[in-house]
Amino acid sequence: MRPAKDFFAPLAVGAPAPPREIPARPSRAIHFFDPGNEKMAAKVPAMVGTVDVLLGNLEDAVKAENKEKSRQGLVDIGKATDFGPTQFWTRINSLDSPWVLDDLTTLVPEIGHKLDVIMVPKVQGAEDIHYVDRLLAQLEAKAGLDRPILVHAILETARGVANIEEICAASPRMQGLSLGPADLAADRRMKTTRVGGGHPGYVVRQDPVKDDLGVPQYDAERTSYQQDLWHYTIARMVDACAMHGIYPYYGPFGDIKDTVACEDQFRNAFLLGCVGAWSLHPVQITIANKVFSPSVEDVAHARRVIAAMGDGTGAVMIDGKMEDDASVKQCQVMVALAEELAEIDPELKKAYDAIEVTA
Ligand SMILES: CCC(=O)SCCNC(=O)CCNC(=O)[C@H](O)C(C)(C)COP(=O)(O)OP(=O)(O)OC[C@H]1O[C@@H](n2cnc3c(N)ncnc32)[C@H](O)[C@@H]1OP(=O)(O)O
Ligand SMILES: O=CC(=O)O
Ligand SMILES: [Mg+2]
Repeated sequence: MRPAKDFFAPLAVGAPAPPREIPARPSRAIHFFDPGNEKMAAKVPAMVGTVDVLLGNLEDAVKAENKEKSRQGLVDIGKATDFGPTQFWTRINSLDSPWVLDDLTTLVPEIGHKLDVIMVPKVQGAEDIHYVDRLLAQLEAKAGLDRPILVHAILETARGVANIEEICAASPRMQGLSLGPADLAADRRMKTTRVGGGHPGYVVRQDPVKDDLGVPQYDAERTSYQQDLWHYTIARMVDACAMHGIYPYYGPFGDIKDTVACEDQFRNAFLLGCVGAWSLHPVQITIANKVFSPSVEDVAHARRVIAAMGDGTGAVMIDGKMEDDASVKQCQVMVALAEELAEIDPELKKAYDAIEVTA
């Protein structure tokens, strides 16, 4: 563990200073594309400005024989594209793979000045982040970069979940964490074969009704409620990220056609504190942009509470509900997010600006 006095020191002579704070940049959808897939790659320039993050994926979902093609495709896209307001990320191959060293030693000199964040899969503990941190510093120094590339870890092993705190605290470059439900399910030996989302077998069931004599009727109709398999991990991730001033994300939702359940999963993550989710197909960008933007009703209510609370202390009644110092802070979170998003999304700005704050 580095002592506090060295924590923000560059890890290589000539490397840019690591950030003291991770800026809250909108990242409702992290849109995955395979830079080696011509059809997908061709769509990327037109997606700039329509999605908060474009991520060139080099890891899982890219065939082993295409790894080099995808890496080169990413370099070409990085060089040719003006990303404007859209962030440009990549997911490198896992640290135990034969490809990751070439990923890093190619991408940083070639397009390091364009890359905002490098997503590292299958992170097990602080040692993985320390390795990437030092190597990035050396490569940034060699390439003469003046801005540090941030690091995002995917939480997709049982060990990674157990070490979540030390992963978040491992480097000032840490930007955030994503839940990787597919690899995590495999690593934990969970018995779901789905990529994220719920499972019809994971339910709680209403107690049996009793007859007039108080005997439970086990065979009578009962309601059951499907539960969220990912609640525990997302909640852990949200707490760890909030504690360390970095950002939590829900990961992939593999049932592309089930846009309704995808919206539900994303909304659960939003309500619990996540700032975004992955999009695997263009249709999921629309869902994430909608879900991870506060609704006009929520923003209107939040502004009303803030206005009524004056200096933010004390208690007031609004529509029969008590509001006080704590609930005004919840409202400030909502309004701050709305303001960030309004800066990059003209439609949202129009909708939020049209809100009239009533007493
Ligand atoms: C599970 C753990 C993980 O690691 S998840 C992250 C790794 N997986 C990924 O990155 C998957 C990314 N997505 C994909 O590969 C494709 O979207 C999959 C799911 C295979 C579906 O592709 P496909 O059958 O072509 O869909 P489609 O016919 O509906 O496509 C219509 C047009 O849109 C394109 N498209 C598709 N996906 C993307 C994308 N992610 N980004 C940009 N464009 C995309 C397709 O190429 C197709 O284009 P066209 O209309 O034929 O020109
Ligand atoms: O990489 C993502 C996952 O779910 O695995
Ligand atoms: Mg994975």
